[in-house]
Amino acid sequence: MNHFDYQDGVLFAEGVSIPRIAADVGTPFYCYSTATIERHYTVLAESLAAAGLKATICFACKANPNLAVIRTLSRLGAGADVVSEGELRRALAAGVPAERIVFSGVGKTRDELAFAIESGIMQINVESEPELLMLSELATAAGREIEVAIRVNPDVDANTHAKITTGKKENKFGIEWTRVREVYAIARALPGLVPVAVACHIGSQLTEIGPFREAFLRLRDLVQVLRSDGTDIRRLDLGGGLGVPYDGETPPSPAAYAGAIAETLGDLGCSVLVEPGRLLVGNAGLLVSSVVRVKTGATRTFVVVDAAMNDLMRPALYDAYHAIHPVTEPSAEVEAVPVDIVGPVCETGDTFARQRPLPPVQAGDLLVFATAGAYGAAMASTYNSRPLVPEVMVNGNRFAVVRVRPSYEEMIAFDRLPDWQSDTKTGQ
Ligand SMILES: Cc1ncc(COP(=O)(O)O)c(C=O)c1O
Ligand SMILES: N[C@@H](CCCC[NH3+])C(=O)O
Repeated sequence: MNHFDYQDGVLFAEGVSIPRIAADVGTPFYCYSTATIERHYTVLAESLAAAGLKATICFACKANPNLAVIRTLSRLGAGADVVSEGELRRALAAGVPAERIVFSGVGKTRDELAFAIESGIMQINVESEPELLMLSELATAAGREIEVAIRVNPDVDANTHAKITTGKKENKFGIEWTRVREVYAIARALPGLVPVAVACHIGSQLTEIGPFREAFLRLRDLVQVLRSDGTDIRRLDLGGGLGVPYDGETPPSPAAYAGAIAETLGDLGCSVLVEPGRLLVGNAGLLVSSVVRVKTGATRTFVVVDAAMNDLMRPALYDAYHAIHPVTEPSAEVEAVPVDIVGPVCETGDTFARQRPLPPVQAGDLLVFATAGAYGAAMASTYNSRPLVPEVMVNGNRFAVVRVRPSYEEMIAFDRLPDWQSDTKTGQ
């Protein structure tokens, strides 16, 4: 578990024990390791450089938008890939320079595009013709020339979960392959836009190099055609998607990934931009939870914990696997028995694991959900009126709360009880 390891029988995050943090902030909480995030960034940056690539790593903030996480990466030189005005504002607030920010997404609104232009970000990845026209209009009104990439849909199967595959022609993302030349021609002709890049992202949690290679080879041909059409392509945005092991998967290493980029695209004279999310933060985070009680059902034993599907949605949404470990190291003699590990939310889907072998536990014991640093807190909700859980960052032998748990008063503070006689509106 990287910088999460047992020391004298107790689980530590770097130099801080998990029970120490739990005593301070209560459970459930997310815990991130600074050293793991830094190591993943450095390994990827060094792999890209060793492959001879001039590359910028733009962290996909959607994976973990915590300001302290974004700042840790931006201090190492990372840029940011954002998909909403909220993420753009977070990246700027965390200190990412605007010239290292790229804006992706199929549904950017007029206001979001205007804010991106005003912020002076590096590149906007356009995903449709209407968006191109809107961006040109806004850029012209602002008296600006905007560097754009067209996100293309290469119709390549990423061989990942259907809900997170993005590069097939039936997916909503990108410009369909057969229309790409035409759309670049429109972009060239529009005022306020400078098409300088091609963008492509075929999906998330890829565990094979083949689909990346297939997409990169398609991009290679495309760049040559676009250049012959008169578009000066100087930058390639290759998206993110490199997977991490959750349950024994063996995704390509950063070196193999960088090698595939260099082999297929390295001689085109383009700078490269990658948008990893999960790779940088996935196994840099744990969700720590307490056992509320152990309940014996008709056919199985349920370990009911105080974390739920609203805190970590991946098992309910994608049937995703997260390893679950006790915070006290189990001794080799203790036999693990299959249990269902469930949360308190009123849905059967609020199940983290079915018939998972676990050493015997009792109320009050701490359990951790591994590999929860990406798309964990990021996707949390307050379903069942459960306040969002705190996030804690460890750095060496120190820890800090980097997101506080709201009080119940704060959680309900945005609701309103209207006085129907006065402060309401009419309308047809
Ligand atoms: C455009 C874009 N870039 C980057 C990412 C980050 O993906 P991952 O976390 O799999 O690296 C995503 C999410 O799949 C995305 O949609
Ligand atoms: N939320 C997904 C990843 C989505 C990637 C977004 N482009 C997951 O947890 O696996």
